[in-house]
Amino acid sequence: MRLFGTSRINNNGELIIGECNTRTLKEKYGTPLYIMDESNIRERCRLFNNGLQSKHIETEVIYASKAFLTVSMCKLIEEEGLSLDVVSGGELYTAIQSSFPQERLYMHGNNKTNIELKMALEYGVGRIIVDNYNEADRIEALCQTMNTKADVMLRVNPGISAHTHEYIKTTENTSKFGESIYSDQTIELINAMNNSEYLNFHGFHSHIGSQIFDENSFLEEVSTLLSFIHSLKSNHDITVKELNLGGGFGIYYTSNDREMDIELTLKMLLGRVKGECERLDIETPKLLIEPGRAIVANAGTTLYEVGSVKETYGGKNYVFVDGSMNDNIRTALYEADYEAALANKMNGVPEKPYTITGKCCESGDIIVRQVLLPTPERNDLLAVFSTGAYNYSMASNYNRLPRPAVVFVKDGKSKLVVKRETYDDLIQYDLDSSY
Ligand SMILES: Cc1ncc(COP(=O)(O)O)c(C=O)c1O
Ligand SMILES: N[C@@H](CCCC[NH3+])C(=O)O
Repeated sequence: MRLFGTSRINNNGELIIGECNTRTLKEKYGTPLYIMDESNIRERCRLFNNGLQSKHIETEVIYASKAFLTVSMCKLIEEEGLSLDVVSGGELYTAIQSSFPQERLYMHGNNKTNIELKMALEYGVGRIIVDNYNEADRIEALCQTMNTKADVMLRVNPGISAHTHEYIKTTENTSKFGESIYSDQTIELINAMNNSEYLNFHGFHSHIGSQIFDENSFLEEVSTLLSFIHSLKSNHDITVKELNLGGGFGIYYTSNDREMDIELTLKMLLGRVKGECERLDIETPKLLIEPGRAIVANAGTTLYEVGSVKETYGGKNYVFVDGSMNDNIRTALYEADYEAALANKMNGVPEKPYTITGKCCESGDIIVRQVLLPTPERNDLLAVFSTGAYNYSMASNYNRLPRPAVVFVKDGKSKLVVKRETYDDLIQYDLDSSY
C-alpha cells in the first residue's frame, strides 16, 4: 500500500491526512467522506505547470474538471494558474459561479446543445472545441445572431490505439469523439472553419484515452498530428497555431500500475514537438495538455465506517461499509482496482483477503475487489486510496443513498467544500402532482 502526499500514520496507528486525524474527520463530518489532500493537489498542479515550461514553445496546462469539480476546486485551479476544461453547461456554470477567468476556459463536449453553446459564447470562453460539422454550423449560426465571433479548435481523431481499458479509449476509428484526420470530409471542415466569417480557427484538440502509461502513445500522437499539420500547410495553406494533446496521464492505483514520471514525460513531449517541427519545417504551435486524473486522483481518500463482516457459505469474506458503488462506480464500470486499509488500525497485521462492498441492492456493488486487511470489526474506519478522480464526479443516488460530503484538508485544518446530501435533498424535485 502506498500513501501519497501528506498522508501518514501516527503513533497510534491511525491514518492522518493533511495533518488531520481521519478519526476526528469522521466525528466532525460523518462517513462516507471524500477527503482531498489540498497540498497534494497543488503540488501536482505545479508539477505539470513547471514541467511544461519551455524556452522554445508556448505552453498551457488545462485541468480537466470532469475528474473532480466543485466551486472550491475552480478557485484552487485558478490560484495555481492552470486553465479549465469544461464539458457541459453544468461544469461551465460551476466555473462561472467561481468567477473563473473566461479566457482560460475550454468548452468541450461531443453533443453540446445550443443552450450550452450560447452560454459559452455569452461568458466569452477562451476556446470552444468543435466536435463535428453540424456543431460548427450551429456555432456559426449562433454567432451570426449574437453578432460575435467564436474562438474555436477542432477535436480530431488521430486513430491511435492507446493501451488502456476498452471503455476509456477515445481514438479508435469507431470512436464517437471528434473527426478523423484521415477523412476528406475533415479537411473540408477545417477549410470551412478556417475561412469562416464567424469563427477564429486556432488549431486542434485530441485526446487518446485515459490512464495511459506508455509515453510512446503520447509521442505517437504528437508526431501524427504534426505530420497532419504539415500536410495542411503544404496542401491547403492552413496554419495551425495551437495543438492540445488532451489528458490521459496514468496514475498509481495499486502495485500493478507503475507511477508515471510526469516530468520526464513532459520533457519528452516538448522534445518531440520541437524536433518534429524542425524536421517538418513548420511553425511550432502552442502546446496544450489537459490532465484530470493525474492532478487529483492520488490526493483523494474515501473514508467509510465498517458495519458488518460476513463470511459466505462459499467462503468469500466481505466487509460491509456505509458507502457503495454510488460513491465509487469505477470498480463496477472498469474493473478498477484500489488499495485500502483500516484507518484506525494502519499498523495491524493483514489477516486475509476481503472484498469491500456497500449498501446497494446489486451484486456488482463492489468498492474494492480484494484487499488484505487485519481483522475488521464493526465501527472500524476503512480508507480507500486514490479516489480523488472520477469518484465524487461520477457519484449517483441509486437506492436513494445521499451522496457523501467532500472535505479539503491542509496543515491540520479541514474545510467542507461539498455538504453531505440529506433525505430532503433527495426528494427536493419530486412532485406530488395530479393530472
Ligand atoms: C477531452 C478530454 N480531456 C481531458 C481528459 C482528462 O483525462 P484524464 O483524467 O485521464 O487526464 C478527458 C478524459 O478522459 C477528456 O475527455
Ligand atoms: N471516467 C473515467 C475515464 C473517462 C474520462 C473522461 N473522458 C475513469 O474513471 O477512469
